[in-house]
Amino acid sequence: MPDALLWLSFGGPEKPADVRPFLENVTRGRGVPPERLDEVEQHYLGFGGVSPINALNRAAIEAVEAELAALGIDLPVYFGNRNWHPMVEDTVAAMARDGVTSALVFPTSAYGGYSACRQYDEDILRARAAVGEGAPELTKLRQFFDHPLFVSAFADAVRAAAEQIDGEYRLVFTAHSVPISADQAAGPPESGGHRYSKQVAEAAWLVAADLGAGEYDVVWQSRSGPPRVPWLEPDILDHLDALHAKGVPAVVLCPVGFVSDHLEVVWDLDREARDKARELGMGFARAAAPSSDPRFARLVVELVREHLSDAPARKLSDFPVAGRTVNGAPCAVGCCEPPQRSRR
Ligand SMILES: CC1=C(CCC(=O)O)c2cc3nc(cc4[nH]c(cc5[nH]c(cc1n2)c(C)c5CCC(=O)O)c(CCC(=O)O)c4C)C(CCC(=O)O)=C3C
Ligand SMILES: [Fe+2]
Repeated sequence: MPDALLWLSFGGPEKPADVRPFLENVTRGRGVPPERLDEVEQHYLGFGGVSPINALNRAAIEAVEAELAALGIDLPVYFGNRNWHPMVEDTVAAMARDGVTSALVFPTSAYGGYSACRQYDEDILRARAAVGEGAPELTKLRQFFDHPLFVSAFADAVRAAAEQIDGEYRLVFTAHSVPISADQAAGPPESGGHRYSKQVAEAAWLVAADLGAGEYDVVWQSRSGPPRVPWLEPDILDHLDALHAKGVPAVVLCPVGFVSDHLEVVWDLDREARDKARELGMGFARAAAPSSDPRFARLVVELVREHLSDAPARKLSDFPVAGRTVNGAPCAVGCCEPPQRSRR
């Protein structure tokens, strides 16, 4: 029986002085060129050096705590991040001090793949190693991109955004691009890879089906890394050009690859993509990510209860349940192996 829930997220800066050290934590050893870092630093500084992500996580945690309390489930929720304070190493140390011996982990990413899933296992491994003897058992909850509450929250968010558009529009889903090599390595090796992009396509299909939308696109955003390394394409900005050339009058963007309206969403979509649409004379609206929707707290609690009662997973796709890992071990041998790092 677990005695706590660890909310494990990406982390983000909360003041200007945090920005550079945060970015250095994110990109350590990943071959991201310094020019890209300078550019991204400016995005954060343009928002006063504060990413919305930590506040969004804290608000979502409060909603989950209320939901757990209402159901009489006694499970204190702890918050730890990969890249910024509260750092997961410190949180897991605090859990051990509080006498937690076994906890469930909710990762704030719905998908498989190295960046979206396996890297959270590495965080768990690192945090437990930092605590050493007496570190709690940490069991990660499954991937939830195909959970009915995730899908319906996005569908309703698209409906709300579409109300801002007069007339016709194209529905466009976005997710964080990753190197093609990372997507190839996503999933268990015998599955043929591409688990991340296939799941993104599946989630987009499920949301579009809920909406009854026959036509839509799936594109990528927030590309990083050196230009010579191929990443998933097309990029949302190029895609807006292509849609404009076809005479599409307006777009509704749905950031299906994310759970919250953090800086990658508000910068890359609400700033860059909206500006681009305006330049092209296209209508533009963006659907909210689900973390502030009451369904999100219910989803997290359902995942917890699924685990406690061993109930079957409520899911809308045929992808196997994945991401349930123990103490940072991968889902399967060779699953979502870290990409080869560029040599120095
Ligand atoms: C798949 C994926 C998700 C979704 C899954 C999940 O949510 O976990 C995600 C989320 C996020 N990515 C975020 C921020 C950043 N990602 C970067 C860089 C990278 N992301 C990658 C992938 C992903 N990233 C990759 C392959 C890189 C290249 C370097 C590397 O191999 O790691 C960089 C470095 C600078 C740059 O080059 O952009 C930053 C600042 C934030 C926080 C936003 C905020 O502060 O509000 C969030 C939630
Ligand atoms: Fe990222």
